[in-house]
Amino acid sequence: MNTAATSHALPGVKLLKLTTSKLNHNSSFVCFHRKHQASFYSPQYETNYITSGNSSNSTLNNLHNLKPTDPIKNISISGKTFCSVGVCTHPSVNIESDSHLEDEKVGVLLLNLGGPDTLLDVQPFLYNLFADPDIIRLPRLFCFLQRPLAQIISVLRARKSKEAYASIGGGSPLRKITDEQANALKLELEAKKLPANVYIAMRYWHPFTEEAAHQIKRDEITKLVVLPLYPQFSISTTGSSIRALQNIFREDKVLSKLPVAIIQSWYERYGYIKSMADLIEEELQNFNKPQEVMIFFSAHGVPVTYVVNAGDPYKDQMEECIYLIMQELKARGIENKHRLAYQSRVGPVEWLKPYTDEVLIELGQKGVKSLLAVPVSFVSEHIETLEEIDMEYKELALKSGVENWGRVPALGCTSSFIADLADAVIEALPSATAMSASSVGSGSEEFKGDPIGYLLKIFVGSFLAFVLLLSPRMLSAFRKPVV
Ligand SMILES: C=CC1=C(C)c2cc3[nH]c(cc4nc(cc5[nH]c(cc1n2)c(C)c5CCC(=O)O)C(CCC(=O)O)=C4C)c(C)c3C=C
Ligand SMILES: [Fe+2]
Repeated sequence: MNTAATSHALPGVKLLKLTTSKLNHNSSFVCFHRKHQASFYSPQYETNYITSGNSSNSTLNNLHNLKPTDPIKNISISGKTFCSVGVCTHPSVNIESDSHLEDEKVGVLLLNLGGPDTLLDVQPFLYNLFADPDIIRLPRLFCFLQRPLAQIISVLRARKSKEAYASIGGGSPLRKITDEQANALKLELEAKKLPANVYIAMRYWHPFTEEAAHQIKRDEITKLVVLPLYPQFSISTTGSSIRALQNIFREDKVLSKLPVAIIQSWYERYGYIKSMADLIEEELQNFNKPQEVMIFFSAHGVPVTYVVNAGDPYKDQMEECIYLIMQELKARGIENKHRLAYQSRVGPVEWLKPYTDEVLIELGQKGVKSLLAVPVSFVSEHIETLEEIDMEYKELALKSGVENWGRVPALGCTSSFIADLADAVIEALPSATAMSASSVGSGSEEFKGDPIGYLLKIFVGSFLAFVLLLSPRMLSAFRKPVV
């Protein structure tokens, strides 16, 4: 991480510039505080800042007294807990003393990707995924190709995907695990004196976002906190789900007025970082020589254009997340080497590098004998942990010369993690406001008023897509698993 000292107008507070990434989506500020440290994103300067570690409480109070017109906005400071939500909140929300909340009916909406429940669901699930303009980003002029392309790619990919899902029991475990997380979060919120209904909105399979929205309306929820089950923000995951949600809420008289707080990312919350470090520390003990094990973080990739052209903060957030986990391990005296690589690429375009499969081969050849794989972009077991990492990558690593292989389990319902998610919800609640009516529609909506033109475009699109996909390189890129 690039850490350079900068000066700042606030007396007594030394600010360190952390990154200079340009984040051009709405969630461009983050807050993070631990003991006497605070970090936050300044939308004006498009820069993340962190206070120096020895800031006193009074200097932190100075920070907190900033006016909205001051250059750094939305700072949340607390001497004892971490707070980090995309929609920043005020510190230490005391639920019991907040008399307004007694009249509220609070809902929490968990966003997740969803997965096929059975092998029969695989192709329609893949269709939903590839039909999402946040997954295959076509130029606006070509958005009429989205659905025909999705149809072709989903059919091409279905065979290999089915094999993978068959090898993990015939379907995705995501629904069951997300249900368990929702129940655990509900109990934890109750224990923290915030009774709430917890809903699940999957992006590409049941229960769909529409189903959750319908239920929220039926239950007459009066305040909603939206919590993605992705620690880091990506346009392709949290961004896509929020867009789908906004489209549904905007169309509905009641839901468009419902106060909503959206937590955009939470990768730097201490509760999450600590829970990840706990799992890694525990898993290291299964090796004969724990200190010689390389900690190998494997994150789901995204195409490079997302980061370079569309300003997706995913890569920066991922790197910062790994840095924070390693700092936490260091603080515990664990000084192992580590690497970060990106897995699960699909299609012929360039994805974030380095690629997991290539790094595994390289490490094996360089004589690394012990590896601990850490899935870091997702908090449930799913096809990419159970099949890709546990089967494909393990085999590749062992073939390449690695002798001892281990894998950290996904967080699932780990109690410290669920407790931290509950804190994130409680901290976000006061910032709930009605969802903006800004236009976030996808290309497919453009044809609502003209069914004949739409059908014509589908036909021409299918033809073009078919010709495009006849190229052998395209065909093999979507058919083959990446490794
Ligand atoms: C942070 C997590 C994820 C990112 C970023 C992401 C981007 C992304 N994914 C695809 C293509 C596929 N993803 C698939 C499944 C899948 N992906 C994630 C997570 C992220 N995806 C999850 C949790 C799952 C579901 C797993 C399950 O258990 O069901 C699939 C289907 C599986 C397969 O055939 O490999 C595809 C395809 C793209 C193109 C993309 C970014 C643009
Ligand atoms: Fe994916």
